[in-house]
Formats: sequence, structure tokens, C-alpha cells
Amino acid sequence: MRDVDRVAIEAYGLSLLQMMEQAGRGLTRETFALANGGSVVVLAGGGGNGGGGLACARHLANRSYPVTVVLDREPAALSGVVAAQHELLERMGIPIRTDVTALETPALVVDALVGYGLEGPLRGLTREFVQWAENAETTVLSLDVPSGIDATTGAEPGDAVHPARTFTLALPKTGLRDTTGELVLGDISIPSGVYETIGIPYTPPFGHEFSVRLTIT
Ligand SMILES: NC(=O)C1=CN([C@@H]2O[C@H](COP(=O)(O)OP(=O)(O)OC[C@H]3O[C@@H](n4cnc5c(N)ncnc54)[C@H](O)[C@@H]3O)[C@@H](O)[C@H]2O)[C@@H](O)CC1
Ligand SMILES: [K+]
Repeated sequence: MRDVDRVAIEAYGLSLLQMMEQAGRGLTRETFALANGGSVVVLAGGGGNGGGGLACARHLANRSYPVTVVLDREPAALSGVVAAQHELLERMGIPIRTDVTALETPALVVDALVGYGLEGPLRGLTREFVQWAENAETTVLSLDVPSGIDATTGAEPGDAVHPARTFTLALPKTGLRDTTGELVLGDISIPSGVYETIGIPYTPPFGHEFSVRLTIT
């Protein structure tokens, strides 16, 4: 997947922001049925995964969902497109915090802390937020890969999210094979030629939709 993103960017000029926006929009579609008009807490990390979550928060706020964003680091530590997503939310007046203390249990938690960039067991605030989400008796929707789960092997080196649904991007990651929740694959408009370049056999699975439900057999 790392190669897919790299070739899409380097050989085709698809930008990270273009992909992130599609990830965030697709993710938002999943939240509608799961939150059913109720409150949403978006847990966001500092990488590409977090950026998708921040874009989702924007769509939810635009639809008057009560949405709270919880970042696993100080905003000043963000950079690039993720910082830009954050800045936008700030200008919209969306509540952004960096702790889950005394946070009311929402109708839905969106887990956008870590995707395929996981390195070792979850640490610090990220770990604390994951523990909070695991203990909160509510529905959890993960973006791309449940945070704390190795996208390639499915291993859980430490704490991890166990969501009701995962909205995974472009390709189903091998580490999702044993997932117990529902799996939805989202289109982020990777040109088919990218898969050819990398040597991944690929038949576009989306038809006339932008997401498809996957069944693991
Ligand atoms: N790279 C791309 O081109 C795209 C990436 N997207 C999303 O971005 C993800 C990949 O982005 P990144 O490569 O930035 O990586 P991630 O966002 O998956 O993870 C990196 C972040 O996680 C933190 N992190 C890693 N291991 C940790 C640990 N053990 N404890 C606490 N924090 C930890 C790092 O500090 C960093 O902030 C994908 O899974 C996908 O969801 C999408 O937005 C679409 C395009
Ligand atoms: K995640």
C-alpha cells in the first residue's frame, strides 16, 4: 500500500490531499448510518490517518452533527496537509482537544489515530485514547486499519482498537484478514496503472459505487 501511494504520487502526481479528502468523505458516509444523528468523537493522530479523520470531522460539522476532535498531540506538532486540515477545523470553530478526560460517551467514535504507519506498541496519548475507546460502550469505526493493529500481519503488539467496522482505503490490507468487525473498501481514485506498475493483479471492484462491503472467505 505504501508503494501504491508512492507511485500514485510520484508517477501520476495524485496529491496526498486529494486522496485524504476522498478518504475523509468516504469515511463520513460510513458514520451516517452508525452515528444516526448522534454525537461523534473523532480521535485523530498526526499522520495521514489522522488527516482523513479531520476531513471527516469537517463533513460532520457541516451537517450539524455534534462533533468533537481529540488530537493525540499538540496542534503545533502537526505538519503539512494534516496541519492544514486542523487549521480548517479551527477556523470553523469545531471543538478540538487533546484529552479524553471527562469526555461524554458519544454515539460513535471515529478511530483515525494510526493506519499502516504503526511502529511498535501504541504509546502515550495514542494508547490512552485507544484504551478509552475500547472501554467506552459505544460503536467504533476505524479508518483504514484499526489503530494498534499491524496492517501487514494483523498482529497487536500492544493496545489496539476492535471496531464494529473498518473503512479501509484502496486495497484490503493483509492484516485485516482476522478482523471481527465489518469491512468496507473505499475508493480514493488510485489510477489502475499504479497497480500494474507495482505488479499487483487488479480488477476494479467498485463498479458504479465509491465503496464496497467486503466479506472475508
Ligand atoms: N500516504 C498516503 O498517500 C495516504 C494515506 N492515507 C492514510 O494515512 C495512513 C498512512 O499515513 P502515514 O504514513 O502518515 O502513517 P499513519 O498515519 O498510519 O501513522 C503515523 C502516525 O502514527 C504515529 N504512530 C506510529 N506508531 C505509533 C505508536 N506505536 N504509538 C503512538 N503513535 C504511533 C506516528 O507518530 C505518526 O503520527 C494510511 O493508513 C491511510 O489511512 C490516506 O489519507 C490516503 C493517502
Ligand atoms: K485507524
